Amino acid sequence: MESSSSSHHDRHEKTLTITQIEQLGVEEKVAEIFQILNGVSPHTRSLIMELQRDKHIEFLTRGLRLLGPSYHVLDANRPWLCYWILHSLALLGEPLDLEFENAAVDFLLRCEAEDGGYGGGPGQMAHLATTYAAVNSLITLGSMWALSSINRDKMYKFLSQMKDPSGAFRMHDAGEMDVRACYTAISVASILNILDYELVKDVGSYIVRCQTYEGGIAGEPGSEAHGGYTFCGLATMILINEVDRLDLPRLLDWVAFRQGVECGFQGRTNKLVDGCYSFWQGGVLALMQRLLPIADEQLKLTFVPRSCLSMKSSNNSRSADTGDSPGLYDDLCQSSTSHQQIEGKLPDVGLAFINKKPNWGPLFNSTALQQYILLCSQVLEGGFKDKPGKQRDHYHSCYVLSGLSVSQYSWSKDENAPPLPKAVLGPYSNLLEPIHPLYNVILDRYYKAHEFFSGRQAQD
Ligand SMILES: CC(C)=CCC/C(C)=C/CC/C(C)=C/COP(=O)(O)OP(=O)(O)O
Ligand SMILES: [Zn+2]
Repeated sequence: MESSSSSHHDRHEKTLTITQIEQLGVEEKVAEIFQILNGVSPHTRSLIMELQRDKHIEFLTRGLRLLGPSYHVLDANRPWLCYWILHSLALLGEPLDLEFENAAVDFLLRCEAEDGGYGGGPGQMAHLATTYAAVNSLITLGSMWALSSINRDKMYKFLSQMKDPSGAFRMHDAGEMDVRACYTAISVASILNILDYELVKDVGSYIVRCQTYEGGIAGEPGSEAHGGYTFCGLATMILINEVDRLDLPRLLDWVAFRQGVECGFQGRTNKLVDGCYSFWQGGVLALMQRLLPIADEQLKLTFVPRSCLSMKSSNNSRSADTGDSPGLYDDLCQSSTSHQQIEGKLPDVGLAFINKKPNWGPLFNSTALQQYILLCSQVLEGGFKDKPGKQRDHYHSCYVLSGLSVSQYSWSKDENAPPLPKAVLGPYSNLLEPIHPLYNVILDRYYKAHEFFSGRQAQD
């Protein structure tokens, strides 16, 4: 048994060595870090792999303070900074001072555009990315004031305006059309309970066109499969209850091979690993964990794409064909009956999905991913980075922590029961809060928002 002073010394020494590794070339760094790990006792290893919770909270809180009225860096991204910081703090289980909470709601209210949606700052044009960030921030804040500050009536109008006649969404008025826009629009509409068939119409067909020969999903038809867009595309297809239109075995094959020897994920074939893909790719695999029965069905059928099965139908959107051919995914949604669809009500997939417990363990090496996160992406002074040699930032802090949470809960059959100690790498105090993987908000904030918005019609 090591004395506490010697283990303290060990840890300090190893920390220094890890810091020196920063001077090496990128590819050697990860290998060097893991070599150190192999040479130390299990006790020291556990200490090295400790989540520097207080340091992270300090780094994030400082960021929140800087976001005040005099802030002018990344001026068109302020709701994003709010979300990255607030969500990171929530993942760490850190409550927010009332002063910050009020300032954040007040600020986001000022970012709301006159015709609905949220801009990058007060007075700026509404944009789907900052709308998603603002809505997720307000849900993360979770107070009655925060939730009721969202004008859902105007939001619905804004989302309708962003919808292109092809079915896909544009990021802003006359802006680019891509899978990210589809996800942010559908995620916001779903969590605010304003999703209807008008918004859903033909969006699935657009995303199906973005799945590439590799199996992952690209930002737009004809581009390269990428983890960020694969998360967006897959989550959207689940939320609109059309996920069986994707080739899921091929998608699973592609994403499973994106975890590298460094233990982290890469975003696309032949690129370097990066901490933020812990969520984009790790999140895809968390979603896939609940979709295996559908992937299995597709394999049994040697996969005939749904679009081919329903070729007889002039409109291959799900709203037109579900009535007579129930989708493979419909068992998730008890409310998905043709009767309710006639009344124009979409199944509550967000809730059904999280209530459906996976029967399998993780589809990736969740211990290895935690190792990459804690040793290669964590900055001991607070915050997370892409990879050794890079600087920490709030975007990476948010998505690395989200990926860490997904990994820690990847063995859990029931998110109400805490994970077993063996599922959490390092000391058990590393455990974060669980998230809802379709929206990337803390699970209990999702439930609160769901309760608040369920049964309400867009009114405000
Ligand atoms: C909800 C929302 C807005 C989601 C965004 C999803 C997301 C992260 C998309 C990735 C965009 C992209 C092509 C990055 C490639 O960057 P790169 O070429 O620098 O990185 P790489 O070498 O890792 O591919
Ligand atoms: Zn990154």
